[in-house]
Amino acid sequence: MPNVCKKQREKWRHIKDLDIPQCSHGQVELLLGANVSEAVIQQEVRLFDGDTYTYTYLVGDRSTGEAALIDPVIDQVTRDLQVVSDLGLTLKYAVNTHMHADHVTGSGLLKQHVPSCRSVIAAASGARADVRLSAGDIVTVGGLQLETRATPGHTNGCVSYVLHAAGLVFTGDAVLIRGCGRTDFQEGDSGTLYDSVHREIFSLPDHFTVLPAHDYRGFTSSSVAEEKTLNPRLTLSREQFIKFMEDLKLDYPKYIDEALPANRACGLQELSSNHRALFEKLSAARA
Ligand SMILES: N[C@@H](CCC(=O)N[C@@H](CSS)C(=O)NCC(=O)O)C(=O)O
Repeated sequence: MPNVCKKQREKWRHIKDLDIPQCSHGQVELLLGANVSEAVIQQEVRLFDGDTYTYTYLVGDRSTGEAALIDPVIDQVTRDLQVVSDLGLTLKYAVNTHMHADHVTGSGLLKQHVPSCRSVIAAASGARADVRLSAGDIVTVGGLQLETRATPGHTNGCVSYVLHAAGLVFTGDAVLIRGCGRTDFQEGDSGTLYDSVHREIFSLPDHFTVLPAHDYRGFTSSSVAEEKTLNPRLTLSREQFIKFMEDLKLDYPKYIDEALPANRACGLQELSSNHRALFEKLSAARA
């Protein structure tokens, strides 16, 4: 059963009659639909990988028990599976917003543990996966529907997933809170990023919550209205934005050499010896 703090309960009229215990802070951003649009519970605790500053989101439909993890990280699979199991959910999809360069997707290890789980990524990423999406495709998780929107620019194959029923958009690395994904490798293109974000994300209703794949400064969530008006990069003119991104000069991600080859086979790759050992350990603990 998810926990929701008192302050949240007071804000969310749609959950006022549900019997949900009090919580403190934790590590899971939990999005649970009681049944489709009528009650989606968003909890202000979330899955976070402190090594790569990655947010992973669990989206589940309590009525059917189906769940998806968005942008799972391989080193956090033990934790993620525990949360899924604690909540009585079954993992249907390991969904990726793009071919990450900074960490290995958890899709492969999740599939080892849950053979029916399918890895998902955009076809435009060029990666192999069980499901390769195009813009407009819907990922169905029980009664919940994630609309795929193409938001290229950080990479060619970046997509955002919109959960209209809950007013949520999972932006991957396209929009970060008060920031955006870098555009200096993996087919990055600043003009493309600027255009796709303005077209596909900033056209969403202002109140939609923006849920990015990373945060490096301690931010937890934002809204379309906030990012449209306060994002210091994306509120620049297109020309200023391109110049700003050119001048960023960030270090390369530390795991890029391992991450890119593994993520090119999104969930279908051979596990590295480290991750194979992790699988054996987890399997033994679960036996
Ligand atoms: N230091 C980190 C990598 C940080 C980084 O480059 N993050 C990317 C997203 S992961 S490819 C990014 O787009 N950052 C934008 C920004 O403005 O920071 C590591 O070594 O992994």
